[in-house]
Amino acid sequence: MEQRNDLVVCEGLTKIYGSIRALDSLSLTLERGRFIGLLGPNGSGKTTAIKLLNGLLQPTSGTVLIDGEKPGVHTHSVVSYLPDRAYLNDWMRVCDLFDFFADFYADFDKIKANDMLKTLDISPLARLKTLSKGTKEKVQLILTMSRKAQLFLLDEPIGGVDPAARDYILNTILSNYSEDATVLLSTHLIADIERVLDEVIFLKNGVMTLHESVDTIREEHGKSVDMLFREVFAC
Ligand SMILES: Nc1ncnc2c1ncn2[C@@H]1O[C@H](COP(=O)(O)OP(=O)(O)OP(=O)(O)O)[C@@H](O)[C@H]1O
Repeated sequence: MEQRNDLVVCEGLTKIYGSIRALDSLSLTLERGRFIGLLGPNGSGKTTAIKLLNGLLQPTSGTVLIDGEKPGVHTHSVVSYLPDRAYLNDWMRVCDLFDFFADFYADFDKIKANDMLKTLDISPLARLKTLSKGTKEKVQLILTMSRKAQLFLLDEPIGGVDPAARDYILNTILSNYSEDATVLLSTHLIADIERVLDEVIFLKNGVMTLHESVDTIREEHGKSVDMLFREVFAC
């Protein structure tokens, strides 16, 4: 069966908490094969948007379709999600986590996961609780990127990783998703990731203020994404 090119379609997607419009009428289409930065200041709605796409939150109004379906059993099998905080059992060893993921996700590639682990010099026998924060993040990212998913939702994947490892991590992300998959990644480290981005989305107070290709930003605005962000969101 031929795949549809629109992987994510949101229409008026809205999440309200009391008086806060965490996400306000987001209408958006994301195509396959794209690396997209979801950018915005603290509290602008990035995590909310990612959780709505993942089905972890129910929208107040509006709809989201992933691969043509509402978040549910099918979309969980095609979406690989990296949360913004540690969620794994600390007492588990890295190799146990790999077994756990292999049992849980049919598309988990244990050989690939072990290869990445080796390159990053992390012992498969280490218990998570003995690892540093940044190393734990690397393990979480390895787990997420070792699935053959169609959509990778990565919430701040490089926040706790040292600058020297960031390039390796980004290259790991880049080389581990297939041509027809899409990566949506939220981060504050724009200068570090902008070389790999195809598109960016700016969120401000829950509202999407920009959805543009990085090439267009460079051509039309004559500046980098990092410079444009600093200008648009200057305090
Ligand atoms: N469970 C909740 N209850 C009430 N308000 C919430 C809840 N979750 C998020 N919010 C509010 O929704 C808004 C968007 O939050 P969100 O976490 O999506 O922002 P963010 O862009 O990911 O921020 P950061 O960059 O700081 O991680 C904020 O004003 C936040 O306080």
